[in-house]
Amino acid sequence: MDRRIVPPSSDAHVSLPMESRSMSGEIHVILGPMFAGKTTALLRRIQIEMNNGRSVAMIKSDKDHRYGLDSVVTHDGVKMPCFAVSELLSFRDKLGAEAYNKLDVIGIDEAQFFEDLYDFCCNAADCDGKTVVVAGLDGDYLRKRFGSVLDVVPLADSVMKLTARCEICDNTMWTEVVDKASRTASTILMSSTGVEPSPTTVTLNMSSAMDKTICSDTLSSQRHTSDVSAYDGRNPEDFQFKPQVGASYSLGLSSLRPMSEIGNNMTMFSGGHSEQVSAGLIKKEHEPSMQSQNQSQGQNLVASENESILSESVPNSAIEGTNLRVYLPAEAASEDGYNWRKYGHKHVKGSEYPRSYYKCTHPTCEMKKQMERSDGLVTGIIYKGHHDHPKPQSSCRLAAGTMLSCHEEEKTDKLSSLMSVEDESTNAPDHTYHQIDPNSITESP
Ligand SMILES: Nc1ncnc2c1ncn2[C@@H]1O[C@H](COP(=O)(O)OP(=O)(O)O)[C@@H](O)[C@H]1O
Ligand SMILES: Cc1cn([C@H]2C[C@H](O)[C@@H](COP(=O)(O)O)O2)c(=O)[nH]c1=O
Repeated sequence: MDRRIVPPSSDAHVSLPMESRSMSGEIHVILGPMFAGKTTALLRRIQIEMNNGRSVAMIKSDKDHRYGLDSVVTHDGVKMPCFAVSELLSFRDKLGAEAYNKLDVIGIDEAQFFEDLYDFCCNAADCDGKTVVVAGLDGDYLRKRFGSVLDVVPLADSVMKLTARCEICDNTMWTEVVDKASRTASTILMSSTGVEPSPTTVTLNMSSAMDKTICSDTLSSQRHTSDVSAYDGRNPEDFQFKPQVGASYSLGLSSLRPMSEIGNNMTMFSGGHSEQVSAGLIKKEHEPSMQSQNQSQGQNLVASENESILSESVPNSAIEGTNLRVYLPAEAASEDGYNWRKYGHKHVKGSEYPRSYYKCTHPTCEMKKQMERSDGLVTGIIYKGHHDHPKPQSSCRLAAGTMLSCHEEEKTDKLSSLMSVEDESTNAPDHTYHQIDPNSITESP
């Protein structure tokens, strides 16, 4: 869509006059309070774009470390590797101009923290022809506008507003926390079992309220001030949200009722059963025969609460014949926190890249990993099964040989790449993507 609206802003220099605009991309905005499902929607959108053969990169603000900096992670543990940056305008340099130029789609999470969001979106969409999908808070815990996401609404081709619901009184709620100073506002309450508090949440010691997502009215009728450890809402650095990524939150998350039930139909990224296949940046090698069903949504400003701009995932058949390449930051390609022993490699039928096979070195663990490489870059990572043990504490790998063998082959570049969907089995929902043919595996020494 051609955005002719140029919001009055001191940053208007990046809104080029129409005649200067060489390309026209798209901007889609997903906004709402915490826990509304924004990141879930973003990841799903990115997956759809990937399925449609588009080259995708994911960025998030490095101000939000709750789940580490290498991935965008939803509150229920779905994740996708990303580039964490402090300024969006640094992304092009970080990625490299050549790779940037090949990008079709850029996803931005925690967008509220980027002061240059408006400039970046204008440049990326209007000048560079990218589709930009922005997810972030529109307001703070006091329901006041927060950060920069609202700035890009005038630019947007679509805006999806998500909300969350109080489980007790069923009211729609915004992200609310106890205000340290006034102790008047309320909270999103985290489970004592599954998830630790975020910077904007508080933990209540009230048994009646445990494991519930509740609104201010409900809370104020139940809580005692002394029960609340509060967050002042000003410094994201204070956030201590450490979920068990991929864990099953039977209690804590059951209290979450995002009003837009977008679902976790993310065959490539869903957590839980097995590790995630993760993607930071995807490049298509051939133009897919089928264009994105989600492009050109028109000026769908403010979708209704339960309406999603995201359509269902494109069936695998839609991408047959394409050769998707998924790139991700090098550290995300090789550093997944576990120790691996390489036990074989082979050339896989239908794939131009050799594939290496790794097994978790933990004595009882059956988790396996497959990696494809091309010219030193990782072009695919596929996990099979799940770890039956916690992540090793130390990032120092005990299995030195494992890392050596990985690194011998993994020339870590700015970009590593992740996944080829040429092999249609890579889209299997349970991550048992590839059948290993033991006969064709060459055991490594
Ligand atoms: N205490 C909680 N309250 C609400 N949702 C929660 C809570 N804990 C976990 N969740 C999960 O978080 C998901 C939304 O996560 P996410 O997409 O990251 O939201 P957002 O990006 O809007 O903060 C919900 O679908 C729910 O499963
Ligand atoms: C409401 C509110 C939030 N924040 C911070 C806290 C987190 O880092 C993000 C929100 O992340 P989510 O993915 O939407 O859960 O924003 C803040 O700094 N101040 C606030 O008032």
